Amino acid sequence: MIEVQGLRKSYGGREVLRLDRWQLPSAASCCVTGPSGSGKSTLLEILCALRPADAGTVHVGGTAVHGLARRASDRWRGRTVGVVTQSPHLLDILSVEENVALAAHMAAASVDRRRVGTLLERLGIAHLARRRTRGLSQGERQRVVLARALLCGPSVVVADEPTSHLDDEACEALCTLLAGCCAEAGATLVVATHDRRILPRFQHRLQLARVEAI
Ligand SMILES: Nc1ncnc2c1ncn2[C@@H]1O[C@H](COP(=O)(O)OP(=O)(O)OP(=O)(O)O)[C@@H](O)[C@H]1O
Repeated sequence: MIEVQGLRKSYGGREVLRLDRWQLPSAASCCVTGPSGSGKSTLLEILCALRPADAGTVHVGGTAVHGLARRASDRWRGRTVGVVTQSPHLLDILSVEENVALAAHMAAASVDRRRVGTLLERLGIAHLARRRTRGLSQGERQRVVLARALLCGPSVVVADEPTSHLDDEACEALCTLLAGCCAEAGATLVVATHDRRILPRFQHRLQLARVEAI
């Protein structure tokens, strides 16, 4: 269950996110939509404790995320949340499979190499496993980040525009894997997107508006 109340976020005195009340049941899937600048990425970053809110409470799976100190939030995120950021952050001196395995190191868990291979296979990038990530296309990088997010079986997956650089076939494969992995693990899925191709795949939708339009 995700539960948000009285959430407010400003940058430089300008309020960019206002969400009075939002609930999402455990194991549900939800897309977050809205015009550019309506605070979708900001909300996702707050949900996974990458960014603090100015006011309000955020509970994710029973954890009061708004109250976590820095180190505790890193530990909580590593164990609980699979994060797919808008611009894929990869360590380009490492190979694809090493980048995926980083998730296990972050969660202080051992690396399940078979699962790494299976995820790469299901995302159509198994042939890239030993290649360094430098030089991969945006779409390939996005799929590496997704494999990394799913490796440790998170109970919540948060993805920001995960299909923005993908063609229809890769988009379909990624969505099927994302939905399949979340369903298998009973994980809650929250995806910020402008991509109309994927909207019908979600059970719930949170529509944000620019704060000045509220
Ligand atoms: N670190 C920051 N410092 C200052 N302003 C920021 C910062 N991050 C975001 N903003 C501003 O906050 C507003 C909301 O940004 P956010 O990225 O959350 O919107 P979004 O709905 O995800 O947009 P998009 O659909 O374009 O990705 C925007 O006006 C943006 O310029």
